[in-house]
Amino acid sequence: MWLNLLTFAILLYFIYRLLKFWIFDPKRIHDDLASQGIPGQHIPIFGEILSIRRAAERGDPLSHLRLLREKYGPYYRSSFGPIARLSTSDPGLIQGILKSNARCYHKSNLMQMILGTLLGHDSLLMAEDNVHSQHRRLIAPVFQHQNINSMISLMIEKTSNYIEKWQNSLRETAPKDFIVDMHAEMARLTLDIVTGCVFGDGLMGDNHARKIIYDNVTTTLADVEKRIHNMIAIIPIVNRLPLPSKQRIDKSKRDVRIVIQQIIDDRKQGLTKSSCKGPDLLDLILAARGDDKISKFTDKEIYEETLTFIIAGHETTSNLMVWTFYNLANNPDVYQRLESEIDSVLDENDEISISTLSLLTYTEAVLKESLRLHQPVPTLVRKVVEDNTLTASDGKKIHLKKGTDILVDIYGLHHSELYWSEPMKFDPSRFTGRHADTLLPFSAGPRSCIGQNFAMLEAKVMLAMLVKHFHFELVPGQKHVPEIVITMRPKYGMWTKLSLR
Ligand code: HEM
Repeated sequence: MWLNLLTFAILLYFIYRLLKFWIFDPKRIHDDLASQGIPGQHIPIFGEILSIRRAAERGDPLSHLRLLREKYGPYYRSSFGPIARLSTSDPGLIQGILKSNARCYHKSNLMQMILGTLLGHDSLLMAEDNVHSQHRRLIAPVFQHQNINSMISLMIEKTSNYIEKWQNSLRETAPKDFIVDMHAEMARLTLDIVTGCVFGDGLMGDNHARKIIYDNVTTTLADVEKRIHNMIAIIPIVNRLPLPSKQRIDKSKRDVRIVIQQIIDDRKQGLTKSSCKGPDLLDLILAARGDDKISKFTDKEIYEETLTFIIAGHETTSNLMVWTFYNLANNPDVYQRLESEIDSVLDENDEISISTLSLLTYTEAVLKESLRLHQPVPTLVRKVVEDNTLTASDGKKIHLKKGTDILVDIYGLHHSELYWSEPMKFDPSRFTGRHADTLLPFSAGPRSCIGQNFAMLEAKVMLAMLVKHFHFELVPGQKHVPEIVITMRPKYGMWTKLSLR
């Protein structure tokens, strides 16, 4: 009898939790926002998930946000599955969320479920409040200019390896065309660079370890992608079930952990060293000390932070590169101007240094315009953890209650006619002035991308060297469909014909 009562009580509790998650909480949030005159729609249970799916199937995944923005303006309420949220592309609200009131916002539960389980909840990308600021303080010096600049030699070496590989393939296939999927190629090159800059020869000299990290990172990201699409990663209780995809992810995590731990141990014993001119990221993290000059990262934290750099730092930069080649191929005038700048700055020996890179101003504008038009991270998700009031650019005050989810629509901001003339046009010359509040590919405020200087330097080195040696043309007849799984990448790859210059 007591057992039956207990079972009944547990069942009632689960039903209550389910109703709270799917019905009561979303309704409360929508009612609160609607009472402040925020336009929008509330579709109970599934929210806009079906139209999001349809937009993705049509090959235009961001059209869903575009339509809602056209209908309701720069801030509106909507739902992702059962999750009720305020979506905004308004620079005033975005600055409030990311900068002035940043302490009132955490990464959303959805992001914690997707990335937190992969990288650890205390990694720099996922940690909150004091843990985050402590880690950020410890890691920030790692990304100082002098450290990053010492990594140029490795960026050049890895890019040169690719140039040589493509030159050999061109010689072998000549006079036939040499065609590559730039998405796959750039993913490998950026993974090579970031793992080299993080782990040095501890990884670069060990093909077996490299393969374990590369293969597991790639298959895990593919599994995570599937779990978002079929909603497994959205529902907390389902996310924890030991489904085959969860077991695969857990096994990958274990395998990668063993390899990375070995690399860390070897470095601690002085058995391996940096492959850069100066220290690599592992050296710098091992040497990092807190304000008390004593506290340092534990082994678990070192593992989580290094893995975070690899996951956060390779897809993003590779997508920047691949969309840049796409934009160049579709804009021959820009491409020609870029080639002339690179030819005039780089000498025959490709000597690249910080001073040559600083002369590549148009190259930098090309990368910025790519980051505007095809931002690798098109949206950010947050949840309100402390009631606060924000002011939109039109002067409207919005009071946001604890528990409300937020979608920061960077894509909408970057494509708004209010802030950009001819926003759909690829026009690097627009970057003669500053666009501090309306160009946010790396986010802003205390949670902005810590790797942004590294990424821009790496992208500049790769673009300059590759454009100097090859001409790139898109293979005609292919579909270029963006697909969004945290980052935005070309769903069917980017098939590109290479020829020697
Ligand atoms: C074009 C390349 C890149 C883009 C567009 C990009 C974009 C971003 C964005 C938008 C965020 C904020 C995410 C959020 O708030 O939810 C972020 C955070 C972060 N990024 Fe990047 N990123 C790039 C390259 C890199 C690289 C190369 C690294 C490391 C080597 C890196 C490491 C990180 C880390 C650790 C964070 C978390 C920072 C914190 O919360 O304090 N990123 N990135």
